[in-house]
Amino acid sequence: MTERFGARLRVAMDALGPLCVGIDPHPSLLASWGLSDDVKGLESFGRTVGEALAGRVAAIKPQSAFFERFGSRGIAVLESVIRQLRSSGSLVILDVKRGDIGSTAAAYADAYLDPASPLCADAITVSPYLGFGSLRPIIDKAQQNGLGAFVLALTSNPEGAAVQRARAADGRTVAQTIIDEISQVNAGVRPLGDVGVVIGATVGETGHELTDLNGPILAPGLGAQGGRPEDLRAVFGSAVANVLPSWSREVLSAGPEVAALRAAAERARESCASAIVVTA
Ligand SMILES: O=C(O)c1cc(=O)[nH]c(=O)n1[C@@H]1O[C@H](COP(=O)(O)O)[C@@H](O)[C@H]1O
Repeated sequence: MTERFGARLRVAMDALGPLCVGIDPHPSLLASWGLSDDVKGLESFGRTVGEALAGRVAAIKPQSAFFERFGSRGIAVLESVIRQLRSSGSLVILDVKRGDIGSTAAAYADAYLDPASPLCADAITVSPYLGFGSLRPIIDKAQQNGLGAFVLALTSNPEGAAVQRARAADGRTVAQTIIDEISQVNAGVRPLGDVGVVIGATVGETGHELTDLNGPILAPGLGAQGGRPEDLRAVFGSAVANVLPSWSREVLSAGPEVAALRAAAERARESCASAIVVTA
C-alpha cells in the first residue's frame, strides 16, 4: 500500500527540519536573478531552485500562478519542475488554492492528485469557500493515492479575517469549523493525518483550538510578509510541532547562486527549528 502523505511529511520534517520553500518566480525576482520575464527565465528559475534545494528541505511549494502567467508553456515548465522535485525526496506542495462544487472538485482531484496526471503533486492547497463538504472528492483522491491537501483556514493576508473569523450560527468562527472538520478526517491516523490546514505565521495568537487537528499546519507569511520564526510558538501553541513554516521571497531573493540559496534556506530552517524545539 502507498505510504500516506502525513507519514511521509512527518518523516521528511524529522529528517530535514521544519521548512517549506516556495517557488514564486515574481517578475521582480526574475529580474534580480538576471533572468528574462518569459518562459526561458521561468525554466531557469525553477531548475536553479531545484538544484539548490531538492532533497535538502522537507517540502517545496511551487506557486502555480507564476507558471500560469505564461499559459500552456508555463504549465509545461510547472510539470517539469514537479517531476524533477518529486524524484528528489522533497515533498511537493502545489499551491493552486482550488475549490469548487463537488463534481468539478473531482476533476481538480484528477488534475493534481492522480499519479497518471503530469501535474500530480504530493499535496495541493485548497479553498473551502464552497463548503468543506465540497472538498470531499479531493480529500478522497488524496487519501487513495497517499497524497494530501492543505485547506485554507486563517490566511496570512489581513483581508482574510473578515471572512475567516466571521461566526457561524453555533458561535464558532468559520476557520474553527474548517479546523474541526479536518480534525474529524484526521482522527486516529498515525503519526499525522493527510489533511492539513493553512494558517499564516502572521496572524498572531490564533485564538483557535488546534489540539485535535492531528494534521500538518502550513504556515506561510514568514519573511516578506513580516512573520517571524520567534513568533511561531506564540501563534501555534502546543500544535507548533506539526507546523511546516513556509518561506518564498525572503529565501528566493538570495539567488541565483546555488550556494547562496542553500545558505538562505539553512538560515530559515535553523531559525524555525530553534523556535519550535527550544520552546516546545
Ligand atoms: O497557501 C499558501 O501557501 C498561502 C496562504 C496564505 O495564507 N498566505 C500566503 O502567502 N500563501 C502563499 O505563500 C507564498 C508566500 O510568499 P512570500 O510572501 O514571498 O513568502 C505565496 O505563494 C502565497 O500565495
